[in-house]
Amino acid sequence: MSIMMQEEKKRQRPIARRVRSFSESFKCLFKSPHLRSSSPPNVTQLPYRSSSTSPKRSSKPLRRATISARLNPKYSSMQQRTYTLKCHSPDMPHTFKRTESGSSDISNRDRSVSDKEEGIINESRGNRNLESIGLHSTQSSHLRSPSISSNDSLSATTSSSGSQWAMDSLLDDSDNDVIPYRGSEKEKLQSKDWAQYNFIDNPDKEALHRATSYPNPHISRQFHHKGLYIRSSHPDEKSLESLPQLADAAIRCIIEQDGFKVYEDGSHEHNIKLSGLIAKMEKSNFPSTHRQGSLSRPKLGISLSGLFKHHKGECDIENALSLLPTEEKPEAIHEKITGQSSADGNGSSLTQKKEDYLKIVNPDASLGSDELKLINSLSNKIHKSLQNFLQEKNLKPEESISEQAPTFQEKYGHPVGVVGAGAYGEVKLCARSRTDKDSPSFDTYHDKKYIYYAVKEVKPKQDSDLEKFCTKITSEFIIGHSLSHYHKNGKKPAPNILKIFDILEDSSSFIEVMEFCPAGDLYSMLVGKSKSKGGLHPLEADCFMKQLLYGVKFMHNHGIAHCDLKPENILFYPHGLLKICDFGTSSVFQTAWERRVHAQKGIIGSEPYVAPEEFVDGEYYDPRLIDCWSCGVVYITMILGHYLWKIASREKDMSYDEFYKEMKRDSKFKIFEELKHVNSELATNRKIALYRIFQWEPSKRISVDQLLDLPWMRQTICCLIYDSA
Ligand SMILES: Nc1ncnc2c1ncn2[C@@H]1O[C@H](COP(=O)(O)OP(=O)(O)OP(=O)(O)O)[C@@H](O)[C@H]1O
Repeated sequence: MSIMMQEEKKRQRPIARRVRSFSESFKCLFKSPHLRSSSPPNVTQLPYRSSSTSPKRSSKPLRRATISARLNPKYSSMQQRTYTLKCHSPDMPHTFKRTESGSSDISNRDRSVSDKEEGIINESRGNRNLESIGLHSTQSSHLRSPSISSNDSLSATTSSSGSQWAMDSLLDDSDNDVIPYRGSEKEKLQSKDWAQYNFIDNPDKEALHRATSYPNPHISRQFHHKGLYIRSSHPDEKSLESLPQLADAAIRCIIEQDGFKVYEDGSHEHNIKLSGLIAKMEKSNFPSTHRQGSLSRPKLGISLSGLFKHHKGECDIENALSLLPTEEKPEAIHEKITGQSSADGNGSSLTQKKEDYLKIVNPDASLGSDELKLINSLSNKIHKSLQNFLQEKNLKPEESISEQAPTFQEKYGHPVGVVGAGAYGEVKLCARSRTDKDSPSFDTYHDKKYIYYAVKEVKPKQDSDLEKFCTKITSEFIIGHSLSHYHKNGKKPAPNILKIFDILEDSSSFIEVMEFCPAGDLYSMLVGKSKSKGGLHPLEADCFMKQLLYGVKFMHNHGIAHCDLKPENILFYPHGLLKICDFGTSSVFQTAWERRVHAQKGIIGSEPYVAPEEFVDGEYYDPRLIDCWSCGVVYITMILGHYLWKIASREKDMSYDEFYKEMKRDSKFKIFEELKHVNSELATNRKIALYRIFQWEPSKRISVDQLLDLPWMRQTICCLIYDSA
């Protein structure tokens, strides 16, 4: 059957294709400086480098260079729409007329909040958080779905080691009656109970109906005329400043499930558990005489104490130096890239010369001239440092920044804990004291005292291929940085993309500084929910899905496909703001110099989320459509609390095979048919959307753009309002 599928797909895609890696997308960018020619880079005339040279990893996500190919004419050209955030925030203040403690039914929300009250509210909410938050352990990465790439053999990628299916193991361990996969004996017993996962137990059906009917007269009135929310200090929500504040309005809460609340006006509220580390930070009483601009090392207890001792070979974060170039004059940059002085020749202007060798045809692409300069500069420095690391010279990083430049401590503070672990190192939380200069806008999570940053260490291994490692960290940083600092044409960065601030080096590793998301990742959230059976409330999952799709749409509009969308790469703020992270496997399918979208081949991502076309040997596919499939799997995982299948391969997975057969036979899938929602209209619209996503033939699959335009997503009330919504 798979041969038939291959044949069928081959017939549909008669276009000759070629393979191109991320580094190859930018001629000479990743060559050692001495190899770099002085000729102008021309991205369209590159020799292709085989993707098989990508670094191998045993059980961890493998970062993979981008593979692209000639445009397949059936791929539509990208629609360049922009949107800005209008409303809601991670720190959005709400006051609550709470019901008596212990009362399980209805609570009211009073939305009359003045500016003066906002501080008080924030403070009181902080206190409430402190009361309610317990320290939850850091999820170790080995428990998660490892990313895979085309460099792994198919057999290797489809192995299901004990550690690989952590979510299921957790389900098995904690709930004997919850079934990880369809097709097993255990599952047969359970299949009749699928519907229970999303049973909407709401006593006030009429209120629920009113709240979720579309279009909702209440919600439109409040969002657009009265201004539902008061702005907070998160930079993404700046436009909230212009919104009028609400008049007194007591709004009844009609659904409450695990902290998620839906109000009778159709609006909702997420209350995602704050990281235990933040709670500890807030509780600790730090000495007030800590160094200017930095945080005194806190005494946080036994578990974190070892973190502050610097051992030999360990990352010396606080002495790390930024690899980012200081502001250079355009002439100097030009000279660096081209090897020619801008003043030489017949005196033609720099602009003219730039245009000679780089014709920008797609100004919205994330990777353009600025990124090209940055890539050149970074790859030079990383190459040099890597040679030092690998030859164990242990040389101190070159003082590449001016003496006046702030130190790591001044900019990002001190490490206070570990929030996660990646394949090449840990992700740490750094905190520094707030200063007057920081107000009023923040690019990362902050509380009243501190500003927090997530700091990811990336350390080369002894057997690391120098060039591949350089490509990996450069591409991860550049893609993340360009997406999160997309200010070209006066546009705002996307609210759903994690901000990447800086890349630094110390004597043994590279350090990426990111926005910190204090409510952890979706994976941890789902594991928590799984223990108490089932997934998220469908209205909560819908809101997250909408944010996820807008984040992915933003990436696609700027020439990048994520290629590893999974719950581990989706982070949250406590009030439900979603951020997509980890661009290490992202693919550049279109640069600023290209009009065409490049297809790619090979397996990228993490098995349960990988689209079926990726498993077809040698098959080229549109990377945007694999993102769409992954979003669908993420959504179903949010709803069910576990994977739909281990792998979308009929030969390897009974559950997927069953899905395929059911769809062929009945054009229906039992699980999708049985999924419940708060009303039949939403249930039907969602089902239609799911069928459009889960098309194994990519040519029949819906795009992310189209998905956002379906009634399901248009109807979904989201915490954020986008311009194009
Ligand atoms: N900015 C952040 N804020 C909060 N938590 C984070 C942040 N970045 C990462 N984490 C946590 O750390 C975990 C691992 O991070 P990351 O996804 O970057 O590693 P990875 O993908 O396993 O590593 P690699 O990039 O080497 O493949 C995440 O799943 C998340 O729980």
